Amino acid sequence: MSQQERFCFIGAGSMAEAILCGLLHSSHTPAENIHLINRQSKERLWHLQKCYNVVIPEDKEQAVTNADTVVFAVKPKDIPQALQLWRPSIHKGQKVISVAAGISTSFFEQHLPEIPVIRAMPNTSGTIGRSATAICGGTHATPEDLEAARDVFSAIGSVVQVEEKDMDTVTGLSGSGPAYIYYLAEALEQAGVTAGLTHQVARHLTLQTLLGAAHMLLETGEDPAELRRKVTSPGGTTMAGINTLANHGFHKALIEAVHSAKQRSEELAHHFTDTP
Ligand SMILES: NC(=O)C1=CN([C@@H]2O[C@H](COP(=O)(O)OP(=O)(O)OC[C@H]3O[C@@H](n4cnc5c(N)ncnc54)[C@H](O)[C@@H]3O)[C@@H](O)[C@H]2O)C=CC1
Ligand SMILES: O=C(O)[C@@H]1CCC=N1
Repeated sequence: MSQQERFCFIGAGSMAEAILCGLLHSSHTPAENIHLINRQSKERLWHLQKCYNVVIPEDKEQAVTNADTVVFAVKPKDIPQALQLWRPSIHKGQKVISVAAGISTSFFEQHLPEIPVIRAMPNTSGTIGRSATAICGGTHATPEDLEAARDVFSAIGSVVQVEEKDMDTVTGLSGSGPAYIYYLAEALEQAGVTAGLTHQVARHLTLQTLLGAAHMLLETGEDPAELRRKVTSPGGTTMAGINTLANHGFHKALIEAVHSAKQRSEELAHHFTDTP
């Protein structure tokens, strides 16, 4: 059904843009089958329409009703209100995908009885087709529904299916993960500039180093620890750098960062277990 599948996105922010971009660029879905609804910013909708030729419906209720798949892409705190607003337009035969951090499929099911719900956690690298997305299905999601969702997210990168109990961990690791890497890039770049490199050279070296290391991991299939060992000559420069990182608790800090983000995802879930 993928060529004909009609989508209605509720929430037209950065995640919605990343997904619709992937759907269009991979030719998964034609622009006329992508409808966008946003709460406030008309400028944002016009911008997306201009960039991607997608549909900004006059009749929003109709757009939700006519969609095969309704994608909830609003902030977790806005999910209860969005559900309250749009649930009268959602009916049996449709499918719901949510990308909201922390919000369980059962929360959706409380308000959308019998509707198949798929919870997904992509990341912003989906904008360029490089998301690492995890999906899981709610009670009413069939293997076909999951396959269709896999298809959607394959358009913006790689997809793994996990159990819902693992979704908060996924959120802390790969949902938030790009920000950790950008933080690392900021620091490397700053180190180069502080030591006298031009900004341009520092950025180039930083990016190529990240890219090269990611490809080494991917293409050699070797463990990160083994690849690190190969860079680290005894008594050499890397060892001096790694020792400094170790002394500052770099490894532990990253593990704790993932745990904190996971914990925050769990907190968001507890916040929104009331009836909207
Ligand atoms: N930004 C990221 O890296 C990732 C975000 N997510 C999840 O994606 C969801 C969206 O995040 P972003 O796109 O970053 O947020 P965003 O703030 O860029 O976009 C959310 C949009 O939803 C609209 N909105 C709010 N309430 C609405 C309603 N009742 N009806 C229609 N539109 C409404 C807002 O006007 C806003 O444009 C969040 O739940 C987040 O947890 C998931 C993975 C990664
Ligand atoms: O920061 C957030 O809450 C969202 C969810 C995962 C990435 N960004």
